[in-house]
Amino acid sequence: MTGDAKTLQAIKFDRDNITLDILDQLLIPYATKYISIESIEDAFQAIKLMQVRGAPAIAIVGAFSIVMETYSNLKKSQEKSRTIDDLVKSIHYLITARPTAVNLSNACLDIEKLILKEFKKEDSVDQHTFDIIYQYSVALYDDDLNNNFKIGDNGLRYITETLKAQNFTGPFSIITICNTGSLATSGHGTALGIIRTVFNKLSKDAGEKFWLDHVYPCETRPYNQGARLTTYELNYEGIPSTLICDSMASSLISTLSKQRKVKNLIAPVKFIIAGADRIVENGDTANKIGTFQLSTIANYFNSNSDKESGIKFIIAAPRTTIDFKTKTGDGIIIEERPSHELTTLNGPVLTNNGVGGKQTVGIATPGIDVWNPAFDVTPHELIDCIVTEDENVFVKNSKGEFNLNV
Ligand SMILES: CSC[C@@H](O)[C@@H](O)C(=O)COP(=O)(O)O
Repeated sequence: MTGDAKTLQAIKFDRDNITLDILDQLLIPYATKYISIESIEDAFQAIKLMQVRGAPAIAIVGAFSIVMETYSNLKKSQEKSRTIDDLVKSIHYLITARPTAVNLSNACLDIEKLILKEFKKEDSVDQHTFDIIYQYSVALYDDDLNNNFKIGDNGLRYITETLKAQNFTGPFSIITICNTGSLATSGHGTALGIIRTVFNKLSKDAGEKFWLDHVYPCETRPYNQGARLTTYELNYEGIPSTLICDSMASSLISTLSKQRKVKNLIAPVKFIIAGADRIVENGDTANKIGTFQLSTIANYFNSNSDKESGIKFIIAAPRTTIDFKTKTGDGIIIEERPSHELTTLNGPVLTNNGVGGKQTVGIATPGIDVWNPAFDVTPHELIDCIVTEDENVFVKNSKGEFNLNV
């Protein structure tokens, strides 16, 4: 069975019996239920409805769903077997489920390339097709998991070096947005993976002069991935945290920084760490709506405070999130979501007897015009550091440019 036993498992792929189950993330934190994915269409729906979400997790589920589709094809008679051309068309359809995260299209296009190297379009899907896709998908999962741990360690090193260079001592806090943990990846996570690693290795008794004391996850309106998923993961890991609305970040930073000036044991915000759905060649980064805003806040506090109270803005993502075909953030397609995600809230009714059935409540003027982009693009100018699985984290050169192509 594929998975990271120590953390929450969003994706369960049974490598021997060829079954795929995903945790229905729309039910968390109130219920833990897995749903079975048997085809590309099942994955398309689950991705579109956000039952699985997060750039790496979407790609892995997408790839495994192609395994499932070819597996079920093997059980069919030769006449009913699909052609490679049919399969390629379904793969292209799958990519459209969520257009901004590049990982899904990267994985799908890799699979297409691998099968078209071995087959002609009119050939039938067969055992060899299955083997190619199976091997690719299992490796995608395993690499993602290994890389997340490397991202955690590389982020830890950057944070430690930054704090040492600032002569910072004492407790510090981190703000994060969206969910970038085990639920959004194969396990451990990217931005939340760094937080997890830093919390475990830079604890109060780790021997350094500073330690991670507190995490502030942003609610992440309108879909509330921070409130529903990140808080759940932080609780699960026992990492001290306090939920904030997206609009509270500047006020929180300023309040903690003023308090710290009079009381040493206050943990000021030293880092804002976000994941990424697509990083383009110059370092511009598409991520959950609200990320750009956080980077401008970090920038404000950097330019308006002494060195010791500066805040670094970090993007954490595997290299599979880098899109070298797109030069700048202007080339990124931003997914727009339905208006009801902004004008209504959907969740279970909480009663004295526990958790009841789901209900939708209205929170805006009926029929109001709505703009609901799921992502925004943070300009590279506002990003201090991009952490990937590469040992050297990416920081800008003297001209203010990232060179991710090394
Ligand atoms: C490790 S996941 C990185 C990003 O995908 C994450 O921060 C994010 O924006 C996810 O958005 P979502 O719309 O929930 O799929």
